[in-house]
Amino acid sequence: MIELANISKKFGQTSVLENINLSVVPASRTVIVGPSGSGKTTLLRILAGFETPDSGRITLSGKTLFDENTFIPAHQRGIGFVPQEGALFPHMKVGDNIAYGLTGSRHENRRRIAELMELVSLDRHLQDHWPHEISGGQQQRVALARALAQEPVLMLLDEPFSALDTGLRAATRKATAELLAYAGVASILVTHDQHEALSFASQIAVIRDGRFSQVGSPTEVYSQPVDEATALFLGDALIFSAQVSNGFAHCELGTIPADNPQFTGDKRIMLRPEQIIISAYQADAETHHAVTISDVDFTGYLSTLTLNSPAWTAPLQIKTVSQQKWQVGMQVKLAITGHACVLAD
Ligand SMILES: Nc1ncnc2c1ncn2[C@@H]1O[C@H](COP(=O)(O)OP(=O)(O)OP(=O)(O)O)[C@@H](O)[C@H]1O
Repeated sequence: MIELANISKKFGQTSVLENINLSVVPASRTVIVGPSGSGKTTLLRILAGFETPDSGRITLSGKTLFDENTFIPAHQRGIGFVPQEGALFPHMKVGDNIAYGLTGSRHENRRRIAELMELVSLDRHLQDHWPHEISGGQQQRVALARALAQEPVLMLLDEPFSALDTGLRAATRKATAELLAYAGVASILVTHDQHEALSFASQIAVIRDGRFSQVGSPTEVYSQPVDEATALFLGDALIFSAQVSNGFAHCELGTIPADNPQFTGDKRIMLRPEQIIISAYQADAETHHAVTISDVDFTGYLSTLTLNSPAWTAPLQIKTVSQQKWQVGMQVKLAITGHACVLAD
Protein backbone atom coordinates (compact mmCIF):
# COMPACT_ATOMS: atom_id res chain seq x y z
CA MET A 1 0.00 0.00 0.00
CA ILE A 2 2.69 2.50 1.00
CA GLU A 3 6.10 1.92 -0.49
CA LEU A 4 9.30 3.75 0.33
CA ALA A 5 12.21 3.21 -2.03
CA ASN A 6 15.73 4.45 -1.30
CA ILE A 7 14.68 7.40 0.85
CA SER A 8 17.68 9.46 1.95
CA LYS A 9 17.87 12.73 3.88
CA LYS A 10 20.68 14.99 5.06
CA PHE A 11 20.47 18.00 7.35
CA GLY A 12 23.44 20.11 6.22
CA GLN A 13 26.36 17.69 5.93
CA THR A 14 24.82 15.19 8.36
CA SER A 15 23.16 12.16 6.86
CA VAL A 16 20.04 11.33 8.91
CA LEU A 17 18.40 8.69 6.68
CA GLU A 18 20.18 6.47 4.18
CA ASN A 19 18.46 4.34 1.56
CA ILE A 20 15.33 3.50 3.54
CA ASN A 21 13.12 0.86 1.91
CA LEU A 22 9.82 -0.12 3.49
CA SER A 23 6.60 -1.71 2.36
CA VAL A 24 3.40 -1.44 4.42
CA VAL A 25 0.35 -3.51 3.53
CA PRO A 26 -3.26 -2.35 4.13
CA ALA A 27 -4.63 -2.55 7.69
CA SER A 28 -1.24 -3.65 9.09
CA ARG A 29 0.70 -2.18 12.02
CA THR A 30 4.33 -1.27 11.37
CA VAL A 31 6.60 -0.06 14.17
CA ILE A 32 9.83 1.82 13.57
CA VAL A 33 11.95 1.31 16.67
CA GLY A 34 15.40 2.65 17.39
CA PRO A 35 17.46 4.69 19.82
CA SER A 36 17.13 8.44 20.26
CA GLY A 37 18.46 10.37 17.29
CA SER A 38 18.34 7.42 14.88
CA GLY A 39 16.01 9.24 12.44
CA LYS A 40 12.57 7.89 13.37
CA THR A 41 10.71 11.20 13.62
CA THR A 42 12.38 12.52 10.47
CA LEU A 43 11.13 9.49 8.56
CA LEU A 44 7.60 9.94 9.88
CA ARG A 45 7.64 13.64 8.99
CA ILE A 46 8.80 12.75 5.47
CA LEU A 47 5.87 10.33 5.12
CA ALA A 48 3.43 12.93 6.42
CA GLY A 49 4.74 15.52 3.94
CA PHE A 50 6.20 17.89 6.57
CA GLU A 51 9.76 17.26 5.42
CA THR A 52 11.22 16.65 1.92
CA PRO A 53 13.68 13.80 1.36
CA ASP A 54 16.78 14.41 -0.79
CA SER A 55 16.12 11.38 -2.97
CA GLY A 56 13.98 8.27 -3.35
CA ARG A 57 10.33 7.62 -4.02
CA ILE A 58 7.18 7.29 -1.91
CA THR A 59 3.97 5.84 -3.32
CA LEU A 60 0.62 5.36 -1.59
CA SER A 61 -1.86 2.93 -3.18
CA GLY A 62 0.00 3.30 -6.49
CA LYS A 63 -0.01 7.14 -6.41
CA THR A 64 3.35 8.87 -6.24
CA LEU A 65 3.59 11.18 -3.21
CA PHE A 66 7.25 11.99 -3.72
CA ASP A 67 9.92 11.47 -6.34
CA GLU A 68 12.36 13.73 -8.17
CA ASN A 69 9.45 15.43 -10.00
CA THR A 70 6.64 15.13 -7.46
CA PHE A 71 5.79 16.46 -4.02
CA ILE A 72 2.21 16.01 -2.81
CA PRO A 73 1.61 18.34 0.17
CA ALA A 74 0.63 16.97 3.57
CA HIS A 75 -3.08 17.89 3.42
CA GLN A 76 -3.55 16.04 0.11
CA ARG A 77 -1.89 12.77 1.17
CA GLY A 78 -4.76 11.05 3.00
CA ILE A 79 -2.38 10.32 5.88
CA GLY A 80 -3.30 10.95 9.53
CA PHE A 81 -0.68 12.07 12.05
CA VAL A 82 -0.79 11.78 15.85
CA PRO A 83 2.22 13.58 17.32
CA GLN A 84 3.70 13.23 20.79
CA GLU A 85 1.95 14.71 23.82
CA GLY A 86 0.59 18.23 23.55
CA ALA A 87 -1.10 17.46 20.28
CA LEU A 88 -4.47 19.05 21.11
CA PHE A 89 -5.31 22.71 20.57
CA PRO A 90 -5.55 23.93 24.19
CA HIS A 91 -7.94 26.80 23.36
CA MET A 92 -10.50 24.44 21.75
CA LYS A 93 -12.88 22.11 23.57
CA VAL A 94 -12.56 18.38 22.93
CA GLY A 95 -15.44 18.33 20.40
CA ASP A 96 -13.96 21.25 18.45
CA ASN A 97 -10.55 19.58 18.46
CA ILE A 98 -12.10 16.49 16.87
CA ALA A 99 -14.13 18.55 14.40
CA TYR A 100 -11.07 20.56 13.31
CA GLY A 101 -10.86 20.07 9.54
CA LEU A 102 -14.38 18.65 9.16
CA THR A 103 -16.20 20.49 6.38
CA GLY A 104 -19.81 19.30 6.82
CA SER A 105 -22.78 21.21 8.21
CA ARG A 106 -23.02 21.85 11.97
CA HIS A 107 -25.51 19.02 12.29
CA GLU A 108 -23.38 16.56 10.28
CA ASN A 109 -20.28 17.47 12.27
CA ARG A 110 -22.06 16.83 15.58
CA ARG A 111 -23.06 13.38 14.36
CA ARG A 112 -19.51 12.68 13.16
CA ILE A 113 -17.98 13.84 16.47
CA ALA A 114 -20.30 11.45 18.33
CA GLU A 115 -19.34 8.58 15.98
CA LEU A 116 -15.63 9.24 16.36
CA MET A 117 -15.86 9.53 20.15
CA GLU A 118 -17.62 6.19 20.26
CA LEU A 119 -14.97 4.67 17.99
CA VAL A 120 -12.17 5.73 20.36
CA SER A 121 -14.24 4.78 23.45
CA LEU A 122 -14.62 8.30 24.82
CA ASP A 123 -17.70 9.29 26.78
CA ARG A 124 -19.72 11.73 24.64
CA HIS A 125 -20.14 14.29 27.43
CA LEU A 126 -16.35 14.89 27.35
CA GLN A 127 -16.76 16.89 24.12
CA ASP A 128 -17.58 19.99 26.18
CA HIS A 129 -14.43 19.67 28.31
CA TRP A 130 -11.18 21.53 27.73
CA PRO A 131 -8.13 19.35 26.92
CA HIS A 132 -6.53 20.09 30.32
CA GLU A 133 -9.66 18.75 32.06
CA ILE A 134 -9.20 15.21 30.70
CA SER A 135 -6.54 12.57 31.40
CA GLY A 136 -3.43 11.93 29.27
CA GLY A 137 -4.92 8.70 27.91
CA GLN A 138 -8.16 10.48 27.00
CA GLN A 139 -6.16 13.27 25.31
CA GLN A 140 -4.39 10.71 23.13
CA ARG A 141 -7.78 9.23 22.16
CA VAL A 142 -9.02 12.71 21.20
CA ALA A 143 -5.89 13.23 19.07
CA LEU A 144 -6.56 9.87 17.41
CA ALA A 145 -10.23 10.75 16.83
CA ARG A 146 -9.17 14.07 15.27
CA ALA A 147 -6.78 12.27 12.92
CA LEU A 148 -9.40 9.59 12.09
CA ALA A 149 -11.92 12.32 11.23
CA GLN A 150 -10.02 12.84 7.97
CA GLU A 151 -10.63 9.16 7.07
CA PRO A 152 -6.96 8.46 6.35
CA VAL A 153 -5.83 5.18 4.79
CA LEU A 154 -2.62 5.40 6.82
CA MET A 155 -2.11 6.69 10.37
CA LEU A 156 1.28 7.88 11.60
CA LEU A 157 1.82 7.76 15.36
CA ASP A 158 4.91 9.48 16.81
CA GLU A 159 5.56 8.06 20.31
CA PRO A 160 1.85 8.62 21.06
CA PHE A 161 1.86 6.87 24.43
CA SER A 162 5.16 8.16 25.85
CA ALA A 163 3.56 10.56 28.35
CA LEU A 164 1.31 7.89 29.88
CA ASP A 165 2.24 5.81 32.93
CA THR A 166 2.89 2.10 32.44
CA GLY A 167 -0.59 0.61 33.01
CA LEU A 168 -2.47 3.27 31.05
CA ARG A 169 0.16 3.09 28.35
CA ALA A 170 -0.40 -0.63 27.73
CA ALA A 171 -4.20 -0.24 27.81
CA THR A 172 -4.18 2.76 25.43
CA ARG A 173 -1.80 0.93 23.10
CA LYS A 174 -4.09 -2.11 22.97
CA ALA A 175 -7.20 0.02 22.45
CA THR A 176 -5.46 1.96 19.66
CA ALA A 177 -4.39 -1.24 17.90
CA GLU A 178 -7.95 -2.59 18.13
CA LEU A 179 -9.65 0.52 16.86
CA LEU A 180 -7.23 0.92 13.93
CA ALA A 181 -7.95 -2.71 13.03
CA TYR A 182 -11.70 -2.04 13.31
CA ALA A 183 -11.41 1.08 11.14
CA GLY A 184 -9.23 -0.83 8.62
CA VAL A 185 -6.50 1.84 8.81
CA ALA A 186 -2.84 0.87 8.38
CA SER A 187 -0.47 2.47 10.85
CA ILE A 188 3.19 3.30 11.31
CA LEU A 189 4.18 3.91 14.92
CA VAL A 190 7.52 5.31 16.02
CA THR A 191 8.95 4.45 19.42
CA HIS A 192 12.24 3.89 21.24
CA ASP A 193 10.53 1.40 23.57
CA GLN A 194 11.20 -2.20 22.51
CA HIS A 195 8.32 -3.64 24.57
CA GLU A 196 5.90 -1.26 22.93
CA ALA A 197 7.31 -2.14 19.51
CA LEU A 198 7.03 -5.90 20.01
CA SER A 199 3.51 -5.61 21.44
CA PHE A 200 2.00 -3.25 18.84
CA ALA A 201 3.58 -4.40 15.59
CA SER A 202 2.71 -6.83 12.89
CA GLN A 203 5.94 -5.65 11.24
CA ILE A 204 8.97 -4.11 12.96
CA ALA A 205 11.68 -2.04 11.33
CA VAL A 206 14.72 -1.56 13.57
CA ILE A 207 16.52 1.69 12.75
CA ARG A 208 20.07 2.59 13.76
CA ASP A 209 22.01 5.62 12.54
CA GLY A 210 19.48 6.31 9.80
CA ARG A 211 19.48 2.78 8.36
CA PHE A 212 17.17 -0.16 8.87
CA SER A 213 19.21 -2.97 10.40
CA GLN A 214 16.29 -5.42 10.13
CA VAL A 215 12.65 -5.51 9.04
CA GLY A 216 10.47 -8.48 9.98
CA SER A 217 7.75 -9.83 12.25
CA PRO A 218 8.17 -9.21 16.01
CA THR A 219 9.03 -12.87 16.69
CA GLU A 220 11.54 -12.91 13.84
CA VAL A 221 13.46 -9.80 14.88
CA TYR A 222 13.36 -10.88 18.53
CA SER A 223 14.49 -14.48 18.10
CA GLN A 224 16.61 -14.08 14.97
CA PRO A 225 18.20 -10.63 15.12
CA VAL A 226 20.74 -10.00 12.38
CA ASP A 227 23.48 -8.61 14.58
CA GLU A 228 24.53 -8.02 18.18
CA ALA A 229 23.29 -4.42 18.42
CA THR A 230 19.84 -5.39 17.12
CA ALA A 231 19.74 -8.36 19.53
CA LEU A 232 20.60 -6.17 22.52
CA PHE A 233 18.23 -3.40 21.49
CA LEU A 234 15.19 -5.70 21.45
CA GLY A 235 15.63 -7.22 24.90
CA ASP A 236 17.99 -9.10 27.22
CA ALA A 237 20.36 -11.24 25.22
CA LEU A 238 23.13 -13.68 26.16
CA ILE A 239 25.92 -13.52 23.62
CA PHE A 240 28.69 -16.14 23.37
CA SER A 241 31.57 -16.96 21.10
CA ALA A 242 30.96 -20.31 19.40
CA GLN A 243 32.30 -22.69 16.82
CA VAL A 244 29.44 -23.34 14.40
CA SER A 245 29.32 -26.37 12.12
CA ASN A 246 26.69 -28.74 10.68
CA GLY A 247 23.81 -26.83 12.27
CA PHE A 248 25.25 -26.84 15.80
CA ALA A 249 26.98 -24.18 17.88
CA HIS A 250 29.66 -25.41 20.29
CA CYS A 251 30.12 -22.90 23.13
CA GLU A 252 30.86 -22.72 26.86
CA LEU A 253 27.30 -23.79 27.66
CA GLY A 254 27.61 -26.94 25.53
CA THR A 255 26.36 -27.88 22.08
CA ILE A 256 23.20 -26.09 20.93
CA PRO A 257 21.23 -26.48 17.68
CA ALA A 258 21.83 -23.34 15.60
CA ASP A 259 19.67 -21.23 13.30
CA ASN A 260 21.11 -19.83 10.07
CA PRO A 261 22.80 -23.03 8.76
CA GLN A 262 24.64 -20.90 6.17
CA PHE A 263 26.92 -19.53 8.92
CA THR A 264 29.89 -21.68 9.93
CA GLY A 265 33.19 -21.20 11.73
CA ASP A 266 34.02 -18.84 14.60
CA LYS A 267 30.85 -16.87 15.27
CA ARG A 268 28.91 -15.04 17.95
CA ILE A 269 25.64 -16.63 18.97
CA MET A 270 22.68 -15.31 20.92
CA LEU A 271 20.24 -16.89 23.36
CA ARG A 272 17.30 -15.14 25.00
CA PRO A 273 17.23 -15.65 28.81
CA GLU A 274 13.92 -17.53 28.66
CA GLN A 275 15.71 -20.24 26.63
CA ILE A 276 17.78 -21.16 29.68
CA ILE A 277 16.04 -23.38 32.22
CA ILE A 278 17.70 -23.27 35.62
CA SER A 279 17.07 -26.08 38.11
CA ALA A 280 18.61 -27.48 41.28
CA TYR A 281 21.77 -29.56 40.82
CA GLN A 282 21.72 -33.11 42.15
CA ALA A 283 25.31 -34.34 42.34
CA ASP A 284 24.82 -38.09 42.22
CA ALA A 285 22.48 -38.11 39.21
CA GLU A 286 24.24 -35.52 37.02
CA THR A 287 26.90 -35.54 34.37
CA HIS A 288 26.77 -31.74 33.88
CA HIS A 289 29.19 -29.30 35.49
CA ALA A 290 27.65 -27.75 38.58
CA VAL A 291 27.01 -24.01 38.26
CA THR A 292 27.08 -21.85 41.37
CA ILE A 293 24.88 -18.83 42.10
CA SER A 294 27.20 -16.03 43.25
CA ASP A 295 24.63 -13.20 43.38
CA VAL A 296 20.85 -12.78 43.38
CA ASP A 297 19.41 -9.38 42.41
CA PHE A 298 15.72 -9.57 43.32
CA THR A 299 13.48 -7.07 41.47
CA GLY A 300 10.04 -8.57 42.14
CA TYR A 301 8.72 -10.87 39.44
CA LEU A 302 12.21 -11.25 37.97
CA SER A 303 15.61 -11.76 39.56
CA THR A 304 19.02 -11.47 37.93
CA LEU A 305 21.23 -14.42 38.91
CA THR A 306 24.99 -14.23 38.54
CA LEU A 307 26.27 -17.72 37.78
CA ASN A 308 29.79 -19.15 37.83
CA SER A 309 31.23 -22.38 36.52
CA PRO A 310 34.82 -23.67 36.40
CA ALA A 311 34.15 -24.44 32.70
CA TRP A 312 33.48 -20.77 31.83
CA THR A 313 35.83 -17.87 31.16
CA ALA A 314 33.44 -15.33 32.75
CA PRO A 315 30.37 -15.31 35.00
CA LEU A 316 26.96 -15.28 33.36
CA GLN A 317 24.10 -12.99 34.33
CA ILE A 318 20.62 -14.31 33.61
CA LYS A 319 17.24 -12.78 34.30
CA THR A 320 14.78 -15.39 35.47
CA VAL A 321 11.45 -15.66 37.28
CA SER A 322 12.09 -15.10 41.01
CA GLN A 323 12.00 -18.14 43.28
CA GLN A 324 12.73 -18.33 47.00
CA LYS A 325 15.13 -21.20 46.39
CA TRP A 326 17.61 -18.98 44.48
CA GLN A 327 20.25 -18.34 47.15
CA VAL A 328 23.89 -17.32 46.93
CA GLY A 329 26.04 -20.48 47.01
CA MET A 330 23.33 -22.76 45.64
CA GLN A 331 24.40 -25.21 42.94
CA VAL A 332 22.22 -25.37 39.83
CA LYS A 333 22.27 -26.87 36.34
CA LEU A 334 21.31 -25.24 33.07
CA ALA A 335 19.31 -26.70 30.20
CA ILE A 336 18.82 -24.86 26.91
CA THR A 337 15.66 -24.92 24.84
CA GLY A 338 15.28 -23.99 21.18
CA HIS A 339 17.99 -22.79 18.83
CA ALA A 340 20.90 -20.43 19.23
CA CYS A 341 20.76 -17.54 16.78
CA VAL A 342 24.04 -17.15 14.89
CA LEU A 343 24.77 -13.45 14.45
CA ALA A 344 26.23 -11.83 11.35
CA ASP A 345 29.76 -10.44 11.79
N1 LIG B 1 15.31 20.19 11.24
C1 LIG B 1 16.48 19.65 11.58
N2 LIG B 1 17.64 20.28 11.33
C2 LIG B 1 18.84 19.72 11.63
N3 LIG B 1 18.97 18.50 12.21
C3 LIG B 1 17.85 17.83 12.49
C4 LIG B 1 16.54 18.35 12.20
N4 LIG B 1 15.61 17.43 12.59
C5 LIG B 1 16.32 16.38 13.11
N5 LIG B 1 17.64 16.61 13.05
C6 LIG B 1 18.71 15.69 13.48
O1 LIG B 1 18.49 14.45 12.84
C7 LIG B 1 18.81 13.36 13.70
C8 LIG B 1 17.60 12.43 13.80
O2 LIG B 1 16.55 13.11 14.48
P1 LIG B 1 15.13 12.44 14.71
O3 LIG B 1 14.31 13.42 15.49
O4 LIG B 1 14.58 11.98 13.41
O5 LIG B 1 15.52 11.18 15.60
P2 LIG B 1 14.60 10.24 16.48
O6 LIG B 1 15.07 8.86 16.21
O7 LIG B 1 13.16 10.54 16.22
O8 LIG B 1 14.99 10.68 17.94
P3 LIG B 1 14.08 10.74 19.29
O9 LIG B 1 13.74 9.29 19.63
O10 LIG B 1 15.01 11.34 20.28
O11 LIG B 1 12.87 11.58 18.99
C9 LIG B 1 19.21 13.96 15.03
O12 LIG B 1 20.61 14.00 15.07
C10 LIG B 1 18.63 15.36 14.97
O13 LIG B 1 19.40 16.24 15.73
